[in-house]
Amino acid sequence: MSNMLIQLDRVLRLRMQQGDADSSYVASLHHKGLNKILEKVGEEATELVLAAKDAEGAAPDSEAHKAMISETADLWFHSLVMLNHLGADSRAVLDELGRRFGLSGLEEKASRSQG
Ligand SMILES: N=c1c2ncn([C@@H]3O[C@H](COP(=O)(O)OP(=O)(O)OP(=O)(O)O)[C@@H](O)[C@H]3O)c2ncn1[C@@H]1O[C@H](COP(=O)(O)O)[C@@H](O)[C@H]1O
Repeated sequence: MSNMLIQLDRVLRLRMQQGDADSSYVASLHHKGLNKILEKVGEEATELVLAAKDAEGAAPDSEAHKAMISETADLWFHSLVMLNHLGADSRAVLDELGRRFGLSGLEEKASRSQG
């Protein structure tokens, strides 16, 4: 999975640096600026919450599950665009998840409040 995210992130950074806002959706978001990008992140997060609620109790191969997966992809994608726009290295998110891997969520939370 992370390989796909890394490949996608490479394309997204290229679009940010060299993309044409008339032919690239990613370049058009950067061109419109941070507020537009944050609006999309917020919109996609809300759409995901609604889709997840609809998917409650539905079968894994149901339309409701497909919609939830699609909304999750939209949110991940727009989050990567946001990180790029702010000059953050998206791969650091994978590193951060790697750092947490194997730690219980409660231990991880305790390590944050100590650090
Ligand atoms: N993964 C994605 C991806 N996921 C979603 N989207 C776009 O995100 C938008 C989602 O917004 P909405 O569903 O809200 O649709 P909308 O109402 O048209 O959006 P707005 O008018 O509100 O902006 C749609 O235009 C989708 O096509 C994506 N656009 C691009 N990518 C990837 O980014 C790469 C570069 O894309 P371009 O910059 O367009 O070349 C592509 O090759 C893909 O790999």
